Amino acid sequence: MSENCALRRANVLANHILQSPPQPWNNSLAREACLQYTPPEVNESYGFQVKEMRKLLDGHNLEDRDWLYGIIIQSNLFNRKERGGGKVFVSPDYNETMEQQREISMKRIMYFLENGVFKGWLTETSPEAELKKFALYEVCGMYDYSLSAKLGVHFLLWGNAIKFFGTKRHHEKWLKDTEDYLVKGCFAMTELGHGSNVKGIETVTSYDPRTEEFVINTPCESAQKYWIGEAAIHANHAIVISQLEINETNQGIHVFIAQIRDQDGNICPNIHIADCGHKIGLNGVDTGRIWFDNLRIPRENLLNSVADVSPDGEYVSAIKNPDQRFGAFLAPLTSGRVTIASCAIYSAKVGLAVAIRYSLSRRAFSIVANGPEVLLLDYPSHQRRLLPLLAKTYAMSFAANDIKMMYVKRTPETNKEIHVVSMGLKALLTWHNMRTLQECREACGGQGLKTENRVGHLKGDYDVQTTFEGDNNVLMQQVSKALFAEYASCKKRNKPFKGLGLEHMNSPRPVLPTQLTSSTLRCSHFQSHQLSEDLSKAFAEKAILQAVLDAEAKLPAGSIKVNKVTVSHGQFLAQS
Ligand SMILES: Cc1cc2nc3c(=O)[nH]c(=O)nc-3n(C[C@H](O)[C@H](O)[C@H](O)COP(=O)(O)OP(=O)(O)OC[C@H]3O[C@@H](n4cnc5c(N)ncnc54)[C@H](O)[C@@H]3O)c2cc1C
Repeated sequence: MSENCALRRANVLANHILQSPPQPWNNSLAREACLQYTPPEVNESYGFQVKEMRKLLDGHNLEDRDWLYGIIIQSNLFNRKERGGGKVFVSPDYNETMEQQREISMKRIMYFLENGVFKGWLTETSPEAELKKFALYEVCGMYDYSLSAKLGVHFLLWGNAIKFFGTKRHHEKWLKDTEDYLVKGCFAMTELGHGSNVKGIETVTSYDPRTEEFVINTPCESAQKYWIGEAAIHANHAIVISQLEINETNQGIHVFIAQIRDQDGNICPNIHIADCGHKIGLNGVDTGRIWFDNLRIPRENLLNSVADVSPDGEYVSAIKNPDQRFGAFLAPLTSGRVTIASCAIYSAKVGLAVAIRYSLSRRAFSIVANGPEVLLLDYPSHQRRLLPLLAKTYAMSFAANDIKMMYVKRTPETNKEIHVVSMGLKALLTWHNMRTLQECREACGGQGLKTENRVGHLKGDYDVQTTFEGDNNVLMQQVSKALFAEYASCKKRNKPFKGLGLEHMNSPRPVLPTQLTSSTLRCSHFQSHQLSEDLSKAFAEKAILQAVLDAEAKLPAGSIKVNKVTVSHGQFLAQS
């Protein structure tokens, strides 16, 4: 009996070693046909100018994007894999625990620091420097959104708060050290009891003129700072948004710097920190909760570009209206929203590249018995599921580039428009990304469930974009409010509409033709009037429409017909 058993095992092993071919079930499943398949990334070539297409879609800083990608693929920290043809691919290791993801994200940031990636991110303010920063965030976000979000907390929230709310003394003390990661910052605004309603936060800061210090307190459980990126482990300093009470008068929310950990990473006295725990995505970011118990900070730690407190405790502010002061305090969120919107579109591009590529290699069902099976993308239903999303992603990609340009060229006169456009686009582009990823996941069938195909993980990681830095529904209400206010103001003064994308409403609405032909639908005049049906939607979509028209004008004559889409060097490419 045992001899038989040993013989059987030996036969099985011998078969493995000799790789005896499986017996085909029938002719249509011949072994050769299977082995003919080569993954497209191994031998792909493009029948169009890749660089021109990238110039159009990425819009700016192509060399800088390639430079960062080159840095990424040189390091094992990015889980590099070599495939046939000498090509190197990178993607996060999706089997890591939350603790491992947090640590590897920080290590990747330190590796970037060694390679000079963050040079000038806070200390250079030219439009070129800001555009380069946007481009590098986008590359990081395509690799792993935790990496991009972690950098966003440190540079866009902590760093920009100091830059925009602080004055010379703060800039000199903190900006270079932040760029060099000698301080690691977080941004503590949200509380357990108040998220969207920032005005309602309950953390209270008072002033003690005897010691010239501010004293920060968490007066109740709902006032604990919650969802604070980097607070659970890595941050040693925090921007604390708090009510300021001077002589028992509440002066509204103000912005302070507090040290929360010492140089060895120990939590400072009078502070309690807890972990928010495992999330549905973005687990490379250590999100935490903070309580303050009579924490004393120097008077100089009030970021005082908008308001100040004198050594003897007198409150002074050039902005008398508390509502306007509140608006000024939320200014740094604008660059974060622009970055979120543009990263969302890169995520949609990755999802679509995966799903469309799959639909160009996967076959399902034959039309005639024993005939070849049909490619998924040859099914009209599959085309209708993916191609409108692809077209919309192109349009939104141009819109994201437009808002970046508006932001880097900002002036005091354009600030209001940028604020409103960035809120609208942040909401539209992040919603679009989530919708696109879900369709892409389903379009890949079972393969869409595999983490190595990325789409499912992108859904988990990017979902939070619809909530943080302004919940999308709340943002769209604010966009509508701004548009209605502008509308009412122009009507009251009997002036034509100017700005905020409302100019098209100065001419009469066209009469809808009974027959809507494709040329009518494509006419930009018709489109811009139709869009006024929904004021808030109209505004954001008009920005997109204009961006598409601008982009089309840059193209050579003839229309684009997309027939192949792929990702190369971390970039999204479409063959036209
Ligand atoms: C992973 C993650 C990281 C974060 N990082 C940070 C950080 O680093 N620093 C920081 O300060 N915060 C951070 N946040 C907090 C984030 O900014 C808030 O979650 C966000 O502002 C929404 O607040 P909320 O969660 O309290 O939702 P709520 O304000 O309670 O909203 C819940 C729902 O109610 C709806 N709603 C709210 N008000 C209205 C209204 N007036 N009318 C109609 N509907 C309404 C909203 O649309 C939403 O759907 C983070 C959050 C997450 C999840």
